[in-house]
Amino acid sequence: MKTLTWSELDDNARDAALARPAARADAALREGVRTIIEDVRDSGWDALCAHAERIDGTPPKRIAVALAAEDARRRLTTEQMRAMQLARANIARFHDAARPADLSIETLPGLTVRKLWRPIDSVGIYVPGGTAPLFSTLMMLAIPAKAAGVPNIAVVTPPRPDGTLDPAIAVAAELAGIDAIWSVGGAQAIAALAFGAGDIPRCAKICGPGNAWVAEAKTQVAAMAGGPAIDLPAGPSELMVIADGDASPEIVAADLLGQAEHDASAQVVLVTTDATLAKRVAALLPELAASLPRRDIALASLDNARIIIADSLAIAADIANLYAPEHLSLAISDPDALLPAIRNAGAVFAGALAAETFGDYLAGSSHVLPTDGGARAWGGVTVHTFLKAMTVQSVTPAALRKIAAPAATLARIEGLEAHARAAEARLVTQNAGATA
Ligand SMILES: NC(=O)c1ccc[n+]([C@@H]2O[C@H](COP(=O)([O-])OP(=O)(O)OC[C@H]3O[C@@H](n4cnc5c(N)ncnc54)[C@H](O)[C@@H]3O)[C@@H](O)[C@H]2O)c1
Ligand SMILES: N[C@H](CO)Cc1c[nH]c[nH+]1
Ligand SMILES: [Zn+2]
Repeated sequence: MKTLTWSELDDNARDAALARPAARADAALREGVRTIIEDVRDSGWDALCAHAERIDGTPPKRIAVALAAEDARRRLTTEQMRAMQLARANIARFHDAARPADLSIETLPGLTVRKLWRPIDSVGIYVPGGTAPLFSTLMMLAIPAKAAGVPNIAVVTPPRPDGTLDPAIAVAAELAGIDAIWSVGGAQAIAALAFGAGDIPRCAKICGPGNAWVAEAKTQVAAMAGGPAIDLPAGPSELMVIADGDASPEIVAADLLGQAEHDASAQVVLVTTDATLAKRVAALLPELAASLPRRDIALASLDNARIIIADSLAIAADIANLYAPEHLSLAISDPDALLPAIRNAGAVFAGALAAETFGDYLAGSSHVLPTDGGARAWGGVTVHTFLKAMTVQSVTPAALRKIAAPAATLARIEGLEAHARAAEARLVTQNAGATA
């Protein structure tokens, strides 16, 4: 793990300090994903089964949630069930409240423009499950999709070796109102949702995070002719912590390891104004990682980690805006004072008590967030992700008399005579009606 002093770095060294792990954009991975997608697009179910068996050892299967959840509920403890219900309630509360209202205004008397929100007809949801069954991600996507009123939701997740559904995923699906789940993962699952394969329906939009294979597949299908929309670039997890001298090194290290344990390609970065804290966290990270069940993943991810010493919190905020992390923790004594300077981050955790883990599971906002610098232009998943705005105009005769001539003038400036005549034709009809 590198410790760097920001003021000593030139521009190239700063770019290198904030670079994402190279493995995420590997050329062989891109080519492998392209082959899978083209095969599934061109040959459908047979190609899907071939790739699923080659990569994950089993063909896709449709699993009915009601049946799986009945058995799964018996496998979960009361405490586990209660925690999942609390998460469901908080996520639903946040997304129900975030549903946007329709808008109707008169831009001129009698010229009414409305903005009406409509759910997307069909959405594919990817639930990661390669190294851990992320039932929480199912909740973070299906609950806002339901809040938006999406009528057709297809859920995919990687298969388990025995062909059953992970109990927590089954219960999360039931709590979120999902009927069925396809056990298929990786780029092949994204291709199936993008173009349809067998009974897996083609979806207008694909949402959800995943490893580099999944993230790359979403980018590729979205760029293809006839391909779906996607939510956002949501690849391997990232956390930047900005810490001052008051921060607890143990808590900072714990938060960093929380994201490092997701994936060898995950990236965690500490930016601190305190060189002593930097040293302490650098020593703690490998020490605390050693006792984790997923230590191999966490230690591999720590190879991508950085500790950056900044001269001030204002400079730390500039570094965060340059990096645009998926998650940004403000482990500082006055987080609200720094918040106005933060422009680029998927989700911010303000103050020592606001654990990133709370956001992952039960604070209420979705944990599906932009990675790889996507936070410069994207926010995380919200109810808006599953809605689109449709505008409607209506015009009274009085408004028509005010706008037809200027509209025709504007059309003629662009040399579009047919547009001009379409505006004026209404005046003629209206005048004829008035004199008849
Ligand atoms: N950004 C976010 O909002 C967010 C949220 C949750 C999780 N995540 C990330 O999701 C990821 C989950 O990763 P995961 O691996 O556990 O599950 P995953 O479901 O994303 O990926 C597993 C699938 O990848 C495919 N795959 C793996 N290696 C392959 C290879 N060599 N060739 C072809 N296909 C291959 C397989 O089909 C496998 O089923 C992590 O990186 C985690 O950090 C991100
Ligand atoms: N931190 C992940 C997003 O990067 C989400 C997650 C799911 N489970 C635990 N964490
Ligand atoms: Zn997490």
